[in-house]
Amino acid sequence: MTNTSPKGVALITGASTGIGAIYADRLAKRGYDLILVARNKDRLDTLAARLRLETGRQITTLQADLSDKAGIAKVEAVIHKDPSITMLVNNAGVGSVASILQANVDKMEAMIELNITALTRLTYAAAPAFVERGAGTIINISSVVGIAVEALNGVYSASKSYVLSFGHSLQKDLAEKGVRVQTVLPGATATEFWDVAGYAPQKSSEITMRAEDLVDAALAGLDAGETVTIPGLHEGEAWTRWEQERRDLAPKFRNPKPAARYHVA
Ligand SMILES: NC(=O)C1=CN([C@@H]2O[C@H](COP(=O)(O)OP(=O)(O)OC[C@H]3O[C@@H](n4cnc5c(N)ncnc54)[C@H](OP(=O)(O)O)[C@@H]3O)[C@@H](O)[C@H]2O)C=CC1
Ligand SMILES: N[C@@H](C=O)C(=O)O
Repeated sequence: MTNTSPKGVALITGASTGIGAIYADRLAKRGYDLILVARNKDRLDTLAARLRLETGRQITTLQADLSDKAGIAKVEAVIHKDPSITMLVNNAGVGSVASILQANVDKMEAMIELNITALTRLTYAAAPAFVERGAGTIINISSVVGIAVEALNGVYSASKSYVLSFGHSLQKDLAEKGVRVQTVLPGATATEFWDVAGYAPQKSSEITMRAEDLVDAALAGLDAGETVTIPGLHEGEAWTRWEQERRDLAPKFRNPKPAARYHVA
């Protein structure tokens, strides 16, 4: 792909609908060329055609199943080959409302492959070039259930906790090398996510946010330099406090002897 944009290319996974499609719209309007990744080629092509017309940006589509090793490898190869990629949006993900006892373990494994493995491998594919250039942006879509883990399916929530923890770690390893890392924690958002997850009524409940508002807030958070953005959390200082307490706890774990409450001589 030839880069005609000074902003470079943003590669967005899960761009055929929902939050990823809104990222595509907003980033094209911000001047990025795009590579749109998902399984549904017709939807990707329809979105790409509209955005080309509206923004004049270069938009390519890439059909890939990211719950499958071959699909992940296909996207990794594109990232390795294209030095014009300056932003990676790891958005593709699926959820479930089924309890651990109801859920099919093969579906859980596929969810782990998509929500964790694909996100990790694509980050590994993109980071070295970003570091070498001293610039680049990685946006990883987690969820508020990565913290409020008792909600929804346990494997889904844990996969989103992984994304949050991985983001902290990427921040530590990459921020000083010029790479921006943002982890976004949406709450319930009005997308097809809920049809796939098994609870369609959540798309229109009173706590559910529009995908447009979610993405606009997330990008405002990115512009403001936030490393973790939680659009639905009105008391932003509650997050700052909680994060500080987590960091303050870290040195307290370092003891050669078990705590007195365990009565080990
Ligand atoms: N909606 C919500 O309430 C919340 C969503 N999130 C997170 O936001 C992210 C986006 O979800 P959202 O937009 O809501 O959901 P949607 O179901 O609307 O969109 C999911 C996107 O991921 C793609 N996708 C799904 N499976 C695969 C796959 N195996 N390989 C490649 N692409 C895939 C879909 O495209 P296709 O089917 O064409 O492959 C689609 O483009 C997810 O990570 C989700 O966990 C977090 C918190 C709340
Ligand atoms: N974040 C949503 C799902 O991931 C929710 O809050 O239900």
